[in-house]
Amino acid sequence: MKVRKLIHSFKYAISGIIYTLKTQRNMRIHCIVAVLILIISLLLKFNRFELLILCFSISLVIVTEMINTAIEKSIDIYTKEYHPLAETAKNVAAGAVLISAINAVIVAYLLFFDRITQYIF
Ligand SMILES: Nc1ncnc2c1ncn2[C@@H]1O[C@H](COP(=O)(O)OP(=O)(O)OP(=O)(O)O)[C@@H](O)[C@H]1O
Repeated sequence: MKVRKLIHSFKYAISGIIYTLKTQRNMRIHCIVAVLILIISLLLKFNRFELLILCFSISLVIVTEMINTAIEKSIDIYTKEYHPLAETAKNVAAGAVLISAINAVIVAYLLFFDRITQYIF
């Protein structure tokens, strides 16, 4: 019985991921970029620590995007009309995605810049 409940929870979680992928263009962009970055990092033979930081940064972007989507949907249930608190909540959630994306760009710069310049020059 507990196993069945666990499987159901897992199914709901997967359907949340699929929903976000289907409906959110930014989520698709994050995932495509994440896959490309991971392939490149494997080709460049990143060490475990570098891969760890990369995985964490990628997860942070995807997780904040999903929480942003959940917040947007929750607010949309409550009101489709303009409401200053709805605006604030959505803007704050979008701000969280922006911060995680800036973090990912900084991490990518720090991890890739030296290696890429080594290959070019
Ligand atoms: N009910 C509302 N009241 C006030 N401002 C809102 C409301 N809904 C959205 N906004 C404003 O519009 C911005 C975009 O909201 P929206 O829900 O369209 O997000 P989105 O990121 O464009 O959505 P999606 O990712 O689904 O395309 C919000 O950040 C907020 O500033």
